[in-house]
Amino acid sequence: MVKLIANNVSVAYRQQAVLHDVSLSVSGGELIGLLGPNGAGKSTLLNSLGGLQVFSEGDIRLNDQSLLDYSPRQRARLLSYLPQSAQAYWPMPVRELVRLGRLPHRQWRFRSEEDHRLVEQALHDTDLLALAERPFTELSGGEQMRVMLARMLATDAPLWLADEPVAMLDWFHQWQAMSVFQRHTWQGGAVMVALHDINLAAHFCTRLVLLKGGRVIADGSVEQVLTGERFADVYRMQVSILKHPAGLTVLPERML
Ligand SMILES: Nc1ncnc2c1ncn2[C@@H]1O[C@H](COP(=O)(O)OP(=O)(O)OP(=O)(O)O)[C@@H](O)[C@H]1O
Repeated sequence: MVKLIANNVSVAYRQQAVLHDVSLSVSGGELIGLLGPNGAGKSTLLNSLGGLQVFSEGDIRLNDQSLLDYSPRQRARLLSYLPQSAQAYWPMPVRELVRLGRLPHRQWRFRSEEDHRLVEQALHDTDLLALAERPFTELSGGEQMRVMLARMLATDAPLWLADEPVAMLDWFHQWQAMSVFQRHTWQGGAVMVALHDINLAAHFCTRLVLLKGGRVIADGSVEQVLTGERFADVYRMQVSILKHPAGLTVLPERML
């Protein structure tokens, strides 16, 4: 099973530290919600775990090998990263764009049965089959986000890192995306997803990591991480936490 381990990772932009000593692991079977207010360091952490961010200190290991020792193609077969506000500027048909997710696996220009199956599955899982021939540039913002998500799903990499992939999606498509992540983890994959929707995270995630000011201040189960004190401290919000058989729901009450 896939395993990513970050040990004491620190990142600075122009000598300004934005991630401090972050240590965490992501293992097959886990759907991890990465939470924290604007500027907490979620994108910086996901960029680092995805191998796209130079870190000043620390070490990240993917399946027991330093992330820095992988070639981009080898890494892309194990780890797929969906950045925040991923974009494309070409009027390429949706299906063609989703096919780009298969590039790390392609031998020359040959397209296998497996490539075809995974692209169609990704289009199905993001509700895009009816839009598959449309030019990407003519889609709405949420539809474009689903195409980017589908491209990530088509990679079939065991580890998915996604930065606010549902921020622009309607309720149905948010649930659909989270359900696909959940299914991936049930099949042995691992997902780490940055989210601002706390209740979506509480409903679907098996574990939450909460960042504040570039530090991990909580890492554990939904019940362990989502407490009234933490909301007051991290989000400056007074909340009520309703526990019920399906888990818990957080109701915002007032700003502090
Ligand atoms: N290229 C950059 N140069 C300088 N500072 C940066 C750069 N990118 C991000 N930062 C700073 O690093 C900190 C963490 O940013 P990051 O984008 O990781 O936060 P985030 O938790 O993803 O926020 P959001 O919820 O708004 O997406 C912020 O203070 C931000 O201003």
